[in-house]
Amino acid sequence: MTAELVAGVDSSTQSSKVVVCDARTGEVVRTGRAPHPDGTEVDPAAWWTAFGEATKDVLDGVGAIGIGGQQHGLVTVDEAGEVVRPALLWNDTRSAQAAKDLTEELGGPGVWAKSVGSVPVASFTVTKLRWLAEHEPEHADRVARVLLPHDWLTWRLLGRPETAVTDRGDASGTGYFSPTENTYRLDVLAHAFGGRTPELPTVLGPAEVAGHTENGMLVSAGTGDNMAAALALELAPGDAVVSIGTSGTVFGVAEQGSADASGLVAGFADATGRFLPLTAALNAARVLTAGAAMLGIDLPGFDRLALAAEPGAGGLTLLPYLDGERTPNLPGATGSLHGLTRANMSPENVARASVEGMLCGLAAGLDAVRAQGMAVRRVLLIGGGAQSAAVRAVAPIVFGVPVVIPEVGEYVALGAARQAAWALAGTAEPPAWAEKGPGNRLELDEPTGAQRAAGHEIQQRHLEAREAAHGVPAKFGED
Ligand SMILES: Nc1ncnc2c1ncn2[C@@H]1O[C@H](COP(=O)(O)OP(=O)(O)O)[C@@H](O)[C@H]1O
Ligand SMILES: O=C(CO)[C@@H](O)[C@H](O)COP(=O)(O)O
Repeated sequence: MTAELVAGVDSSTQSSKVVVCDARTGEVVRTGRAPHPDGTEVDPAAWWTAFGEATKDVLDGVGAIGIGGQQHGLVTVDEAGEVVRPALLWNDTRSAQAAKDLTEELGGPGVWAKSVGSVPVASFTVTKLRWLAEHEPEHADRVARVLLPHDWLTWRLLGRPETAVTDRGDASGTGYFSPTENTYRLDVLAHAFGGRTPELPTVLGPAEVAGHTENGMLVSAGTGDNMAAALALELAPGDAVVSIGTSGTVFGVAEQGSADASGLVAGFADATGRFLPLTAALNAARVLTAGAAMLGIDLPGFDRLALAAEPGAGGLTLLPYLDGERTPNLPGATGSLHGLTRANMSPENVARASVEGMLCGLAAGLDAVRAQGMAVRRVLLIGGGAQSAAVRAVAPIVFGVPVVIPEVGEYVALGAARQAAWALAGTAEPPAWAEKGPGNRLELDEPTGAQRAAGHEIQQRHLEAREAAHGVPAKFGED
């Protein structure tokens, strides 16, 4: 008997990736990928083209498909179903002032955290709508429907039906959806968008069917990329995921929604009916690619340089805010290198400081989710950056807990495929894929006592440099 096949798509910042799996076991049988254009403002048509390219030779015999996508992006659609303007992505910081204004106007950070789980920063869709209303009112007036990237792709795949759909996970990144109440906050939407109330996608349950494509393929609800990765990884209590892709995210699954008034942790929903407390940094894998480009070498060469330096990079500290930063909320920040001397100014130390600086930002994310009551007993390291030998060497030292690398795979696409298999099966629980998913793990060497002490010192130096340069208090808990 031929296996029933399902497909999952990760429409992420830099590319579209697709995996085709055996619906019963999760075994990956085919893959595809295609790049996205660079930039923080992108015409959604480019994602549709990339989706077509990535899936063109792999969908034969596939019975169901699910789409995971980069969170937060603002896709605006007019009455005729056409995109009003290019989408503003999660890493576009032009709405930073709108985020500040909205936070104040609607009662401050505590009220926001309670009502929608998160304090809005420039990434959140709601702040992009405010920006549009203020800066492009003629575009704002044409908006009949607002979608997230994964919603828009799902809608296109279904032939642009009257009603579009989303899921709780992705909806929770808009800033106008309450993950604990499971309802849109239309009052917040209208306030942000100058009284306009465009149509929003219907929020489907975790295993609900969104519809069928022209040729009969079932389409599941889809979700945000971090929620999809969590679904693929079957997280247990004490598991924290650190994803080093375009963004650097830290998250775990929780039974209760979080409401962090400091704004460090976003209280998202997950793709199973639970919650996904998460911190997100704008600077992650691309700190390494930028470092390699600056030193004129490739990524393996960059790793070799970083590994040739001592832990602590001879006293160099890199604050990696190359694209501004979201956590901590420093949208206008730039990167900086601290502690340079004639003795330590070497390519090896600069490479090492880049890796350490990027990972220190993520270690601060681990502390922030801990402060929200999430146990962190080990870290599952995923994303393109997890393939870096230098990251693998430094992460256990800086994180101070055991680090495991699940079998190298596209976890967002895998989670979206698992959701599709779940919708296809119509069962109460998702299919048990653990053996083919994260079962095959590479456990990195646990840090020795001396390494832990070195890691602590590196982190302390990072926090002090951050305080000196950007005024973010170095003492944890006062961010
Ligand atoms: N060995 C490596 N070392 C460092 N960075 C890497 C390595 N392999 C891939 N990357 C980087 O990972 C990023 C892509 O990761 P991915 O998780 O696919 O991101 P996204 O899902 O945001 O598009 C790219 O910036 C790429 O350069
Ligand atoms: O904004 C967030 C999470 O809140 C990002 O994690 C985006 O969802 C983009 O993800 P990648 O393309 O880096 O995977």
